[in-house]
Amino acid sequence: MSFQQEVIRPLRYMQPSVWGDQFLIYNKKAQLADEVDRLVDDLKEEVRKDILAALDVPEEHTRLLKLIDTIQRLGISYYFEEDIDKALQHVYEAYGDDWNGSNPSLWFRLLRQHGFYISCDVFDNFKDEQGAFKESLTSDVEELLELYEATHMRVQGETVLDEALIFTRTRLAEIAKDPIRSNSTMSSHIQEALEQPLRKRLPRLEALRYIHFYQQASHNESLLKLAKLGFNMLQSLHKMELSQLSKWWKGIDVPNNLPYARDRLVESYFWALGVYFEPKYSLARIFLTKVIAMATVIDDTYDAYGTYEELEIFTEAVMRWSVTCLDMLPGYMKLIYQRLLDMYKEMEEILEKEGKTDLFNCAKEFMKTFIKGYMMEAKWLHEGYIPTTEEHASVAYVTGGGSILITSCFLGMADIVTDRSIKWALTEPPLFKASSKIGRLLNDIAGHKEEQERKHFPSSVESYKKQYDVTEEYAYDLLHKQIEDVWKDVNRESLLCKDVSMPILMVTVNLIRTLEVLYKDNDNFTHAGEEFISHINSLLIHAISI
Ligand SMILES: CC(C)=CCC/C(C)=C/CC/C(C)=C/COP(=O)(O)OP(=O)(O)O
Repeated sequence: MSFQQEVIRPLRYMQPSVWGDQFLIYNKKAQLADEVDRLVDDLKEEVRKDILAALDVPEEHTRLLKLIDTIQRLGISYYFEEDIDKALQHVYEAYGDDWNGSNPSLWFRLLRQHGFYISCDVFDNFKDEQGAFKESLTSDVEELLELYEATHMRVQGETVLDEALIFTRTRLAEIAKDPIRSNSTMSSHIQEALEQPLRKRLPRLEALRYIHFYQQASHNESLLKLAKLGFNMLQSLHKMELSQLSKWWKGIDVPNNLPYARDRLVESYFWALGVYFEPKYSLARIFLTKVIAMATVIDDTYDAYGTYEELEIFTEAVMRWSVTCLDMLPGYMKLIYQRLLDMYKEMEEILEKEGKTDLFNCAKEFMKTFIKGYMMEAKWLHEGYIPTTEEHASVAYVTGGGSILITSCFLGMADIVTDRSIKWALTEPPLFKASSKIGRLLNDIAGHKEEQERKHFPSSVESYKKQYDVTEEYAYDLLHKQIEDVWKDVNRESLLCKDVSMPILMVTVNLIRTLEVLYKDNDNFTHAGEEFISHINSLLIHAISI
């Protein structure tokens, strides 16, 4: 008598994509394109002349820094990369640590953002004889805000900046509530800064926000026009990429073929767009989106559908990475495995032509390690084993995804990724670990409640609560404090690491910023919240009115 045992799966209801098929078709509007290109070129020239003219006049250097900051915040620094590099190099060489212009907080932030490890001693001048921050600093709200933003470039041990953060945060919160000291535009500007400092904001979202703010303040008309035109031109490119990706994704048809899994292509594209939005990274965005969308399906296979035995087989097949393994897999896994192999094959062919097989192999190996991490989580869950916080971290920081994500970011970046950068990536440097840790902690804090409702590998919150016998609230505070500390390490690494260029370091910083946005208040990747939906609407649906 044949007897078939019923398979029990850890099923969960998965919300469908909130975006439907709306990004599938995109028809670029061809009219007026040449005229706009010409206008943009003229405006660029005008701004470039302004940067270069200010360079040779020391009295103009504070204004030059303000101009560079405005260009960056308006999201158009990619038009002036060389000019900005040249200008900041010039400022660094001319002043070293001894800036004598006004607005030292802006000078400090801009130079550190660009990798110049200047001293924070300048902020000692902000204190009185008793060692407290001078109350007179609060009389200029913009300078106080600048000081607040500067503190987020601090590294471990810079106590003056830790103190400055506490001081500015308190005083700014008071000012934002006081209608005599800040009008409604300034008040919301302050509140937004307090919610998310510039260091943690995504450049493309900051551009949208700042264009609006800048328009209401005294502004340079050419710069504003360039920012708006530039934003819309790039948005068309992004829509085209998302349309191409939607066609690829439709071929997998997650809702019908893998209904247990998250159908999150648009969210995955947002993730890639957060890492790099510039035109030259089009291919990189496409590769990265595919890796994230597929990794999500795989995550759900391990967390929410596969039986332990099936997962063992899938893990074995991934380690062997060969189409011959298809036969050993159950039906639904065949689709995932085949698509995973196809996707990597396609990337491999492109990278082979670029002479970057080492980079491809490195990214593939990190994908294998990532999946091995999922299997380890499944094993401990299956065996009912409760890992210590150290054991937990050893696996959870692998599935936190820093290494797989950062190396996947590099895949489509062509010559920006040099042989030296590949060697650097192979060492799994501190920045990889930092982003894994932030990813894991933010994800666990955001998803803790939901994951507790089903059988799931314990979150970092759970692990801390058990090991140290602390309340949930205490564990949250502790983990947030750890995230702040990792940010300091990220700042330090981006200043000290000279093995790779600034664009490569910025990939990591932007990746962590994206995590800060995706997991702000909630798991927006899985359940898009109101604010997140509005980000997608303004980044990928509505153009800015000129
Ligand atoms: C955790 C993290 C930021 C991962 C980075 C690596 C990466 C891009 C994975 C893609 C899939 C994804 C969003 C997993 C998080 O799932 P989940 O929210 O169910 O978390 P889990 O890892 O606890 O299952």
